[in-house]
Amino acid sequence: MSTSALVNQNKHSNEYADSEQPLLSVRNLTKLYAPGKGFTNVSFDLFPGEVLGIVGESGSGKSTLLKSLSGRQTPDSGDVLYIRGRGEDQITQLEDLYEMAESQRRQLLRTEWGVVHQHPMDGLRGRVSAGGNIGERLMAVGKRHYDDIREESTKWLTDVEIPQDRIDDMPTTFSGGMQQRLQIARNLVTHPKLIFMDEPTGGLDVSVQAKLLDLLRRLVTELELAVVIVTHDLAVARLLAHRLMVMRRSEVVETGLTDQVLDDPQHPYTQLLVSSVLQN
Ligand SMILES: Nc1ncnc2c1ncn2[C@@H]1O[C@H](COP(=O)(O)OP(=O)(O)OP(=O)(O)O)[C@@H](O)[C@H]1O
Repeated sequence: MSTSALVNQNKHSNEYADSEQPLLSVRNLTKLYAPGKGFTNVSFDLFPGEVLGIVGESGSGKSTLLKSLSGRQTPDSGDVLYIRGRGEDQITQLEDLYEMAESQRRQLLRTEWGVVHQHPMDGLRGRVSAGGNIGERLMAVGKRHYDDIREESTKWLTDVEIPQDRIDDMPTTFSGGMQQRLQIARNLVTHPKLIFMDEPTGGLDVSVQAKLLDLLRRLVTELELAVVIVTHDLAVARLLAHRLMVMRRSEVVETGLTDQVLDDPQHPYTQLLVSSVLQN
């Protein structure tokens, strides 16, 4: 069978490869806090609507990479190129993230990007109500009318299965699973083009995790989000990611379509990772 036929059989077949222009293009990116602490020489393209999973050894640099991709950790070298804007305002050329003004990077993080942290309170404002946490992002994209903001926030609470009568409650009074769903609503309300997630289901009970994964999968498809997700959980990667990048000791050791990487791992470390899950 030809390679393309094999790829087409895959349930995560890469329909995005036909997109002409990547949304994010990463070239030879490196950030080391010290030798072996960080990541080196990472390159990939991410297309609109595509989900890239980053898996691998603890301490291999996954979170640091996610921070550098999302403008929160200046790399030592290499480029992160991104297509800014949307609709008629879309910039047609990739721009270097770290050549933009700091204010432009912050603006991206408030509007067309989202960051979902493992610990939800890292991405929520503890002293602002649930509705306010969602409404704040709407105001960042220019919404001003109180009733509209309230209505949109209520709709999003329902979408992430938080009872509407909790809208004026502080997120600190929510369970972990509810806080995580609120963080997701806060991020998605502006219809971002690109979301960065760091272990979004980590630390939650298994049943809560499963519901959250269902929700994420539905939203990612409905909103055609491009996502970069760091996870140590191969089941999460299998469910959400079209493509995988496997990291070990600050380096990418393997990349490919998710099913191919997990069903037919090539690198000895990936083989170990997959077999250790099978044995558990
Ligand atoms: N701000 C920092 N200053 C110095 N070293 C750091 C800093 N942040 C992370 N490190 C180190 O860099 C290495 C990579 O950390 P990182 O958090 O990116 O790994 P990771 O793959 O996400 O790990 P885990 O899966 O355990 O979360 C680790 O050795 C970590 O201790």
